[in-house]
Amino acid sequence: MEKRTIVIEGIAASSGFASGKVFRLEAVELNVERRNITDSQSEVMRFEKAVETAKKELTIIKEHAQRELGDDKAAIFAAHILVLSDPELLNPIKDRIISETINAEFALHDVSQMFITMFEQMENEYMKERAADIRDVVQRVLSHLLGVEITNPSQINEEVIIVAEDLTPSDTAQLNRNFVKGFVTDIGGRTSHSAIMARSMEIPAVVGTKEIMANVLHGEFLIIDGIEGKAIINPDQETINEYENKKRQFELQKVEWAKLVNEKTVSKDGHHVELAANIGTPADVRGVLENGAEGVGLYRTEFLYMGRTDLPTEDEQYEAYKTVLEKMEGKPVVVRTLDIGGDKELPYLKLPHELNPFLGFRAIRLCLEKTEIFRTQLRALLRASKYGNLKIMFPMIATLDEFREAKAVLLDEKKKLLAEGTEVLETIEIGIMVEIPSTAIISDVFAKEVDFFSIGTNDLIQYTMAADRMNEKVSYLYQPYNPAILRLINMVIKAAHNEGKWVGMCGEMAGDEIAIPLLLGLGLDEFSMSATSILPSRSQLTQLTKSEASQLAQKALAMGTAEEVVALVKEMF
Ligand SMILES: C=C(OP(=O)(O)O)C(=O)O
Ligand SMILES: [Mg+2]
Repeated sequence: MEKRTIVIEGIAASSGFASGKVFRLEAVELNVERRNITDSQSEVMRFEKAVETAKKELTIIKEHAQRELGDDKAAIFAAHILVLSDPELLNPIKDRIISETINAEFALHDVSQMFITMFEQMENEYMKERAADIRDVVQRVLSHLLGVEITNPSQINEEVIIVAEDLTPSDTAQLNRNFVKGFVTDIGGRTSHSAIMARSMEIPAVVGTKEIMANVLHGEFLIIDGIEGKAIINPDQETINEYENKKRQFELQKVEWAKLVNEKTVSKDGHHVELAANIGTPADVRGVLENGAEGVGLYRTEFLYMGRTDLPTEDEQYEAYKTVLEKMEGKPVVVRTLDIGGDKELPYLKLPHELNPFLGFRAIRLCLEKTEIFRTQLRALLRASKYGNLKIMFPMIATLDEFREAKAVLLDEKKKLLAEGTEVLETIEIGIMVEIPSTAIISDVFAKEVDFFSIGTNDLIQYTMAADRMNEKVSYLYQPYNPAILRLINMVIKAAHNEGKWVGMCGEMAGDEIAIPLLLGLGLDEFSMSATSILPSRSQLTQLTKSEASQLAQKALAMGTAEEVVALVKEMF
């Protein structure tokens, strides 16, 4: 009997197509029961031994990842080893074993669960991923305590597609890309570690399907569509042929894109725009360079402050900024000062709970009140400035006074450093994010005082449409092509150009295929996006003409709805 075809939808986490036999990677059940013990000292020793064994395994995985994936991807295992050396985690476990005379498994499970819950409850993707890291490490130690072997995906030695409920970062790092053609999971999002690793291994992946494990058997045939975010179980011959064809086209396309790595981004009628990348950590610079970005258009410095228990010191920050500037070798690097608040929390600042955090005490508002935090960051940036082409950008500027005040603090720190004899780059440009409508509306006034604008559409859209960017119920109002948004962007670009200033965009919209012709037409100077979008966007831009794009943009500005604009773009290009 012919097997039934099932199509499962999920999140496209790593692009490309693959097909092959399913390898179900089953999570082993690690049952933890509370037991009373008699000799707590030897129980603590048993725990310490399990931790040491786990560390040794992680060292081997780290070295494997270093060889296969590079230093930056291996860094997460160094972080895992550090978790297993962290007294904040280990001491409470040992204390519980001794004070309650309980078994190590239970103490480990209970204490780690507390940390995991704490991280998971944060309304923030990055911190949620830290919960996944702790879970991964704890599973490893638990398996040693319980004497249960966890499945080792590195032993796979035939061509397969992995299907799993979830893939831990260590699972992903052990995959041999000669055999593993792709993976599909029930859990995870585009920013989970396994998704990031899949992109750097360049194997297609679909995550967050919720139901793949319930629908597929070991050994069944499966197609992964890492572009549309689909998995097709038991496809018919026609579908198999169709996907073979798509795969060939995609490979050819990648070869074409790769030719553009060292090219400038110039439209068919000779108009040059700059393609830059958004980064969160110095490790991201490698992907920026490999994908041929002409600069960093947004360095989100928040990540330096997150996943720790206190503020980073001036020296720690200086090292991070210096690394990025040096690696970028004189290409522009726009560093955004701390944009904490909203969905990005810092528990150690112990800020009061707010009803509307996105409209609350965040970003520049917080920095202008807690000036020591702000001054420390600015000093670190100024000291690092001599190592490259630094530009400094303030987030969430709502009024001209905020900009003037922030700039005054920056100039004050610069003066102090110069007086101490510290070298500071003379030509640092100072700009702002345009992500609040009030600033877009009087951008003509701002343009006289700033050196550049970078339009943050993720927030500009949420504030213009009054629709929380984290709320699924109102996500239909995230409308980058709405003429209201296009008109604001148009105002900002015109205002800047009238004063001879440049305008970039670092929200998600900058790398969006439909938005790109409109933005080119409106005269955007710099597009900053995730590194993997650079080459496809460059390819698209080099096939457009500025003059046609301008006509398109003018028509779009006069339209009534986002749907009409999308239809117009699709019709013209
Ligand atoms: C780039 C932006 O900033 P973030 O996504 O970090 O808020 C934006 O708001 O568009
Ligand atoms: Mg923003």
